[in-house]
Amino acid sequence: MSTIYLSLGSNIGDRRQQLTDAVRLLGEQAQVKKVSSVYETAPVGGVEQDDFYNICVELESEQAPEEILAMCQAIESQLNRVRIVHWGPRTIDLDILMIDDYVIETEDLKVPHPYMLERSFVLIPLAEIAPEAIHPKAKKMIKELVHEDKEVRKTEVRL
Ligand SMILES: Nc1ncnc2c1ncn2[C@@H]1O[C@H](COP(=O)(O)OP(=O)(O)OP(=O)(O)O)[C@@H](O)[C@H]1O
Ligand SMILES: Nc1nc2c(c(=O)[nH]1)N=C(CO)CN2
Repeated sequence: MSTIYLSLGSNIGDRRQQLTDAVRLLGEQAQVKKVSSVYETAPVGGVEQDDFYNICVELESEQAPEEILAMCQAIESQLNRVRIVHWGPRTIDLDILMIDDYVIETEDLKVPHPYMLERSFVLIPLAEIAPEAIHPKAKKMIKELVHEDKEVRKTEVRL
């Protein structure tokens, strides 16, 4: 059984409903152990687009890493994600942040997620649900990065 951390984001359509649907679909294939608060976040990556809703989720699953990726991509397809431009707007995005303390570097899958330590829209929700889960090497970096960030605003939205 592995412990998996995901970052989910949505900035097209009914952002709350799409995150709700994604968490429900995850629960049909894995054990959803924790879900962070919903954060409204300014887009990063240089593409002009609407603010996101972001959450982080903790799962437990027997699935292999490749199967977890396939599960995430299937949920994106089910929720009608279309890729128009890299780092552009999306109905839903599921990124794998960590799977236990695995380090995976393949064409299709990089874990820990290569940008997770640069993204406060990831770190702040992740620190909410799993401060102790941060990869040992990153713990010090997290302390420096996780700060009150006006670009990441906690909401009262309930999924
Ligand atoms: N940890 C990971 N989680 C999800 N996808 C990954 C991961 N590592 C590599 N990938 C690959 O990234 C490809 C592109 O994913 P996607 O278009 O969702 O990127 P993005 O989420 O928009 O950008 P970013 O990966 O920078 O967050 C996927 O087809 C997948 O094979
Ligand atoms: N605020 C925010 N910005 C982003 C996000 C995201 O989820 N939230 N996802 C991206 C590509 O994965 C690029 N930029």
